[in-house]
Amino acid sequence: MSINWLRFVSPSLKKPHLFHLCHLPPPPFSSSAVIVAMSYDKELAAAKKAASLAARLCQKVQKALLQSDVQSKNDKSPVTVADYGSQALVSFVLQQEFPDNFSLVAEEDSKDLRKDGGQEIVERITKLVNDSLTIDGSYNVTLSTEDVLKAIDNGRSEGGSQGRHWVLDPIDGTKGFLRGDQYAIALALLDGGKVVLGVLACPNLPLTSLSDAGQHSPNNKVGCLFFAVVGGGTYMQPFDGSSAVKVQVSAVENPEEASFFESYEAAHSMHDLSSLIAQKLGVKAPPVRIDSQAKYGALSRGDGAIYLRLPHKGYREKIWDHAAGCIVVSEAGGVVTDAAGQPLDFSKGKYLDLDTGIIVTNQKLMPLLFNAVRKSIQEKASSL
Ligand SMILES: Nc1ncnc2c1ncn2[C@@H]1O[C@H](COP(=O)(O)O)[C@@H](OP(=O)(O)O)[C@H]1O
Ligand SMILES: [Mg+2]
Ligand SMILES: [Mg+2]
Ligand SMILES: [Mg+2]
Repeated sequence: MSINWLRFVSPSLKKPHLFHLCHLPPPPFSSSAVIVAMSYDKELAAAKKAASLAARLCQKVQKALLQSDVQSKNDKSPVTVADYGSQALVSFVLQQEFPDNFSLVAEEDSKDLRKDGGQEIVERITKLVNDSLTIDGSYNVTLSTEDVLKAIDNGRSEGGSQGRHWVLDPIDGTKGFLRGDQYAIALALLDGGKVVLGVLACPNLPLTSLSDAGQHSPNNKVGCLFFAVVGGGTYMQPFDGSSAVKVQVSAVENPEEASFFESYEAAHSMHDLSSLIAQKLGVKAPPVRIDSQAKYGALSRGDGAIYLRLPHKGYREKIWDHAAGCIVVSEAGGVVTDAAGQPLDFSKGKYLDLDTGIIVTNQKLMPLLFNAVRKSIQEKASSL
């Protein structure tokens, strides 16, 4: 068991504090503190297992996608049997592994499934979940439709700054999933309001860089599992189970050589603002538009150097859209902030309170990027 983190519960601090072994506070602070060794090994193993099973479920559904599998939520975003199935599966696996201390903040709920006419779809989800749970012999269970609905609704926690909470986006990039493009199963763990662990399963992401010309060749395998624990770096493991490799963000210092990612969906980010920023930086390559937190995964291994997410006014970002991606990039040496340069705060419940948007890059490029973002925002505001 690797223990890299210590939790200090000190009378002089209002809340318990986490310290990495490399940054222990000096005495007398430590002498008056209760020290509890922290390890997230068990949580990481469970998260990888849950995300991998969910990824297999999603791959199966994407292959056989039927129009009737798509429902529309109140906000008009699509949700599929795979979103519900993935959430039920991850929720069930985590609850089995951590029965005494289980809290999950997740995107979906069972409200629409419980409406008249939902029974058939719930049965299909239940079959998918049972097939996936038993596929490799890890669980010898048969869930009922009610068990599945309850597992989905166990994701109703509000999160917050106290204790541990899992954060799940069962399919991030549902629109990409429906198009046959990129999507991700994104799972993170909050401890005391901070993201301490993240797993991103990206079933359609090529194992080689997105900047490689040969990425679309039929021999290029897809399916990447990224994982990171605070203080431990970021790793990428192919879905075929071969060894994980440590990844690092791009070391590019010259913005002219940087390529940047943004949402495929124009409605999810102000592409005109991103182009203004790119223009100011002198970025030459056109933006790479892909769906989901696969962008954070690709950036963590240096496929591109910048990710800009600048939603339209009034949109409130949810924690499950960024928690796993944020730790995957920061543990690979990158920086994730809002447009005011502040780190993302995952401790406030379901929503991130942000200034304007999210910017992601390496440490060298961040000052230049930040200035270009601020200037572009001001210019856009004064031209309105
Ligand atoms: N108008 C909007 N602005 C910004 N993000 C939006 C949005 N509408 C939906 N989203 C979020 O964008 C996510 C996808 O991100 P991306 O654009 O990077 O693929 C969606 O996740 P889901 O697909 O999990 O619903 C959804 O939460
Ligand atoms: Mg959604
Ligand atoms: Mg999402
Ligand atoms: Mg989703």
